[in-house]
Amino acid sequence: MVAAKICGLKTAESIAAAVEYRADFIGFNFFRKSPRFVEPAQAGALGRAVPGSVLKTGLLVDDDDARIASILGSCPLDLLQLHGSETPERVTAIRAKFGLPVMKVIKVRDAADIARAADYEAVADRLLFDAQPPAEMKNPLPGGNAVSFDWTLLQGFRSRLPWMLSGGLTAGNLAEAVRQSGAPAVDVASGVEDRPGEKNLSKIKDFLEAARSL
Ligand SMILES: O=C(O)c1ccccc1NCC(=O)[C@H](O)[C@H](O)COP(=O)(O)O
Repeated sequence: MVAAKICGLKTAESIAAAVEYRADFIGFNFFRKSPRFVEPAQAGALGRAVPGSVLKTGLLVDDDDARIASILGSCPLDLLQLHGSETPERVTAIRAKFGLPVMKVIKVRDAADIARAADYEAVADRLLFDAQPPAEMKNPLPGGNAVSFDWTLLQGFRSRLPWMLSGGLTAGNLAEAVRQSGAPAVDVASGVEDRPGEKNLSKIKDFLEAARSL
C-alpha cells in the first residue's frame, strides 16, 4: 500500500469520494489561475466534512504572508504545499510563522532536480516531486499539467523526509510509477478528472484502490 493524495478538490461529492475510498490527503488548490481553484471560504466549509485522519493540504504558489494568513483564517489546514519557487529560507519563514508542516514541491526534468531536494531536507516536513512542464508546452500551470517525468530518476532516492510522487499519474500507470520510483506516496489531480477541474468519482475510487493494492 502507498499513501495517496487527491488534489484540486472543490465539491462535496468529490471530497466524500476521496474520504470514502480512504485518501490519506486531500488538496485544496488556492492558485487562482488553476481550473481547480477553490475560494478559501468554500474550502473551509468543505473541509468540515473531512475527518481528522485525512490531512487537509493547502496548495500555494509563491504566496505572501498576508495571503497565507487570509487563507488560513477561512480554511483550517493540516499541511501547506508550496508549489512555487519558494527558497529554503522562505520555507523556514512560512513554517515558523504559521506553525504548520510544509511540503515543498521539487519540479523535475532531470537528475539535477532530484539533487535539489537536499536544499530543503533541513527545513521542510515533506517533499513532493512533480514534473517540470515541458518547454514546448503552451501556457503551463506550475502544476496540474498531467505530465510525468522519468520515474527511474528517483531510484535509490533516500531522505529523512516522507515524500510523494506526482505528475501524470493515473490508476492505470500507478503500479509502474511506484515500481520504477520506489515512491511511498502518490498524488494526482488530472488523472482523476474528465476535464480540468472536473473530478470523476469513479476515477477517484479506482486511483485510491490502486494505491491501496500496491
Ligand atoms: O493542479 C493544478 O491546477 C495546479 C496549479 C498550480 C500549481 C499546482 C497545481 N497542482 C498541484 C498538484 O499537487 C497536482 O496534483 C500535481 O501537480 C499533479 O498534477 P497532475 O499531473 O494533473 O496529476
